[in-house]
Amino acid sequence: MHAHGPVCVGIDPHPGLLERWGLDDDVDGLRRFALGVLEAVGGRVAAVKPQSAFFERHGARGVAVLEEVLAAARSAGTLTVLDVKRGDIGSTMAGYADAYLRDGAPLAADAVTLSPYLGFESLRPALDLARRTGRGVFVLALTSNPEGAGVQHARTAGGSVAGQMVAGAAEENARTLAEAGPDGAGTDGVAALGPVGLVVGATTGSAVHELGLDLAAVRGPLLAPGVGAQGAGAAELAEVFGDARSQVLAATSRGVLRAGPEPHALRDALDAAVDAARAALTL
Ligand SMILES: O=C(O)c1cc(=O)[nH]c(=O)n1[C@@H]1O[C@H](COP(=O)(O)O)[C@@H](O)[C@H]1O
Repeated sequence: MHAHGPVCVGIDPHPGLLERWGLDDDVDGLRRFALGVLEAVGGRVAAVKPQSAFFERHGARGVAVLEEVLAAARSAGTLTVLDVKRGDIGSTMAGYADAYLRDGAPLAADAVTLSPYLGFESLRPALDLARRTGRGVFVLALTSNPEGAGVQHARTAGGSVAGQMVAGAAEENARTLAEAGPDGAGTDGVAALGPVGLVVGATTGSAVHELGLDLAAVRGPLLAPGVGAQGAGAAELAEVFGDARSQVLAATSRGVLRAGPEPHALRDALDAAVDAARAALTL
């Protein structure tokens, strides 16, 4: 984020985007699209976020393309956030953790998205394995879709549901950063962030404020989808994140991908997204 700007480019090979790029909606089209995005932005973006759904819909060969994309990003030196939104009981969660967060796993990524609605603590196997292998997770807290509020704003005896995710992530990161000691303090004036990030949509308006969430206290990265195609821009990012703005990684998929397939056009769209995010997120 410090080196390349606070933007993550989603690799979401929607059928409509494949068509727009002049590609067929098949495994070959999927591969050319996903590797084309990487060729254009690899090495010059904070992270890419392949959306697993659009690979899985092509079956086993689509998942093989996802493996190839993750390996290509690694070769380009670009971090990957694999968007799989997994969540299950602990013993099954251990299987998901092994699939995405173990060194040498075919689908290993630098981070994954997790769904905490079986309880934050059900994510334990993924939290622990990510910490051991130097990887990260992004736990859904306030999602960008309008339906999310019905669950995430709900109040319980322990505070709002979103608030429980904020508290869980803050506790995990405090422990990890304390264990890291002075090495975990950060360098070059950039504060270190722990391995547990949260997903907080850029479209969530005043919810962070209304629910009394202290996002800065999380001391982890905040993935902010909703920028571009879902309508959020610089003003929304600034409103939602307030004093936690330096932790934000703004995520955009269609907003950049629609500019393709020419690599220079994708890069121009990325540069514009980075300029807007930097302006909105600089404290
Ligand atoms: O975890 C995510 O990335 C995510 C969380 C969320 O709250 N909202 C959200 O849109 N996303 C993902 O971010 C991407 C958004 O794509 P665009 O709307 O095209 O920028 C999709 O892959 C979504 O699945």
